[in-house]
Amino acid sequence: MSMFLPRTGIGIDIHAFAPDDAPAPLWLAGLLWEGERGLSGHSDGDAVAHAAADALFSAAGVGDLGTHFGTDRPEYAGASGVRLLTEAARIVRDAGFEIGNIAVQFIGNRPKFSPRRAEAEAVLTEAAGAPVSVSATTSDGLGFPGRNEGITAMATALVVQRTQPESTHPESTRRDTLEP
Ligand SMILES: Nc1ccn([C@@H]2O[C@H](COP(=O)(O)O)[C@@H](O)[C@H]2O)c(=O)n1
Ligand SMILES: C[C@@]1(CO)OP(=O)(O)OP(=O)(O)OC[C@H]1O
Repeated sequence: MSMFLPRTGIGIDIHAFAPDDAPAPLWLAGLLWEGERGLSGHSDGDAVAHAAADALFSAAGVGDLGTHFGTDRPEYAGASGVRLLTEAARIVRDAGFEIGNIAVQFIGNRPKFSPRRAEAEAVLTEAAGAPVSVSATTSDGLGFPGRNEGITAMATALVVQRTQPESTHPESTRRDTLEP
């Protein structure tokens, strides 16, 4: 039995658009979207990057966004999504995993994403050190994304354990019992 089977993870993040009396720049998928209404959050509100980071943590089984970058940590106030994804990838690698890929889709009317897909994927791929693909869809006018109140981002990630933990190495256990 292989001890190196890939592990999948899931991450979902939802952010509301900032209210009119507290406007913010829009940071999404690692890019600044000039002229677009920003998202609210303790950090820069980049739901695409956050979902990607959460999917990595989920795949590695090392907690979630709140575990590592909780809102009780003042150093992450205003932090960029690219920084959080970069740190998440480092944490997951330090825990003994290689990252296969991350796929993210966001649901929202704005921003119109496809013209900047390649740019966003390049920024997030560099941050994660592994391929990140991003897609977008509307909700056909339904629900809070349809009312332009906020967006949802959903991500999956695939990781593979780099090394077997010493204590569960099957060969070392077998050698003790089978050798003459
Ligand atoms: N914010 C968005 C949403 C969608 N797209 C692109 O439009 C295509 C059609 O979306 P529907 O929700 O009408 O199916 C979608 O596949 C995306 O390519 C986008 O660029 N930005
Ligand atoms: C990223 C963090 C921390 O700054 O804050 P937010 O920008 O509010 O983002 P969210 O995805 O709601 O929660 C995770 C938080 O840990």
